[in-house]
Amino acid sequence: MRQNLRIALTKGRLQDKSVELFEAIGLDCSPIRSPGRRLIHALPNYPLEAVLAKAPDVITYVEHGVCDLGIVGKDTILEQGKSFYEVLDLGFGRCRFALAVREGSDFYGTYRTRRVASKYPNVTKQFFARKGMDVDIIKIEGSVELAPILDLADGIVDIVETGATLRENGLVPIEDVAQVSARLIVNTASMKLHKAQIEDLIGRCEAELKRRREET
Ligand SMILES: Nc1ncnc2c1ncn2[C@@H]1O[C@H](COP(=O)(O)OP(=O)(O)OP(=O)(O)O)[C@@H](O)[C@H]1O
Ligand SMILES: O=P(O)(O)OC[C@H]1O[C@H](OP(=O)(O)OP(=O)(O)O)[C@H](O)[C@@H]1O
Repeated sequence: MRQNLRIALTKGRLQDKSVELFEAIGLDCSPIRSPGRRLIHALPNYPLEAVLAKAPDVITYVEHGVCDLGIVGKDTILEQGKSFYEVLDLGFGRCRFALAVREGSDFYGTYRTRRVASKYPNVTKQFFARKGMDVDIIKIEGSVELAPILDLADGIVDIVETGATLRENGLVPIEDVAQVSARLIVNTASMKLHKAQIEDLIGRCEAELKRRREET
């Protein structure tokens, strides 16, 4: 059995905020901060190994138990489903899923089956299923805003943070789909096997999040 806990961190937008949180709770993250291509780092002052992975893979590693914990966006959790514990809303990486259309277009004003493009087909499917509405979903890998501009789709379901990408591409959000922020997730078996260690980490994070809430 592994002695050290292992956590999968989402590379990219969530990485710096995750490291800031860990530093705030007293973990030395200098190995993660040092430039280089290493994907796995042991922390010098806490029994934790950090693995840097793409968001959907964070969930895969935690579900398979090769990582005990993970930090991943709620967007990825909603898309992939979950068979792990979601223990904390970490309060950063805040954005939302929205349905957006070309400015001036009337998404709901037609009886024809609408086409919706998204990098998140399951989130999109569930959103329209809740409305009892049948839509054709087209999976797009990125720059989803292109789909309505190119007339491939009537609308998109995508992440909106500042709204700049929608605005600069002549699109408008017409409905919120779900709120998104980074979450701490835990493998179900690890939670039992490494209860004390995991509770220590969660407790430290909770205290820091409380401190941040009180500060604002
Ligand atoms: N403006 C935003 N756009 C996309 N994701 C955001 C945004 N703000 C916060 N996030 C969060 O950051 C996570 C990681 O996003 P990031 O763009 O770094 O990786 P990605 O979506 O896998 O993109 P890429 O494939 O370009 O690496 C998302 O899953 C989401 O939870
Ligand atoms: O509301 P905003 O602040 O403009 O942010 C939202 C944009 O950021 C994300 O794209 P990303 O940069 O991850 O590129 P991608 O479209 O290739 O996924 C998201 O898919 C939107 O396009």
